[in-house]
Amino acid sequence: MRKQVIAGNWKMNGTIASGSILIEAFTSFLGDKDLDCEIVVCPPFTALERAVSLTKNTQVSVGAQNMDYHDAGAFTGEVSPLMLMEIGVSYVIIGHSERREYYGETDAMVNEKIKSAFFHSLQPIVCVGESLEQREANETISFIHGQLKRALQDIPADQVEKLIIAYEPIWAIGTGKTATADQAEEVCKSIREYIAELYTPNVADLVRIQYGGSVKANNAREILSEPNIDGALVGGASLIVDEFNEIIMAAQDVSK
Ligand SMILES: O=C[C@H](O)COP(=O)(O)O
Repeated sequence: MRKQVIAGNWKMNGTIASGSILIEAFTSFLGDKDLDCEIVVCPPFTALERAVSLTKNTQVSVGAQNMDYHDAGAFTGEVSPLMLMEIGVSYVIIGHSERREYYGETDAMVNEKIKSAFFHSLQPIVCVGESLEQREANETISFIHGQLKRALQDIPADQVEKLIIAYEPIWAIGTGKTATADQAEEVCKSIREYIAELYTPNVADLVRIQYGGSVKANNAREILSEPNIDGALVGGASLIVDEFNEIIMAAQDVSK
């Protein structure tokens, strides 16, 4: 059975001090509960090192929101996988729609970043998702399959089976408009079927697919109960202790 993974993407929010308070609240809520799901927090770069130290010996792991794919060099403003490894980061979000929209990240760059993440033993969370125009033009599935095909080029099956793919419809991010559980399941199922086509049914069965886009405490359980949804990439609600705790408990309940 695939393990649910709940990741909180804090985006460009908070300070080291406010982030520390959040992490202390999550970790003390989780205490020594015997969790069947994975929990990841993805603070801004400046708070990563503190997050790693605060989550040591807890059930929470730390992820970065982005990285460059080079190890080092003249890439002003970028952070390399080696730098993330050095401070104990273990996950990295790749190809978030905000990176694609505001910073021109392409599927080719996403592909390089996935390769680099695996090379450095970072767990990639790869985001895909359609715009409202694409949904309205009935292009959702073909667009997402195209994103995946280009992102996974030359990536071997033994890596793809370890991937976490986050399906995030752009129209549902930060808008309060959530895809219905049926809409989210339809796309996540089609992603799994497409992975089976590109690789094998066994690889498709292992890959974990999250839904992201206005996931909250009050809709998490329904979304996470869908058979092809293995977790959530949570933005706004991951900054609110009670909301994030409830989403974690929803994942825990559906894992039983
Ligand atoms: O990475 C997280 C997603 O962009 C979802 O953000 P949201 O939960 O604020 O809609």
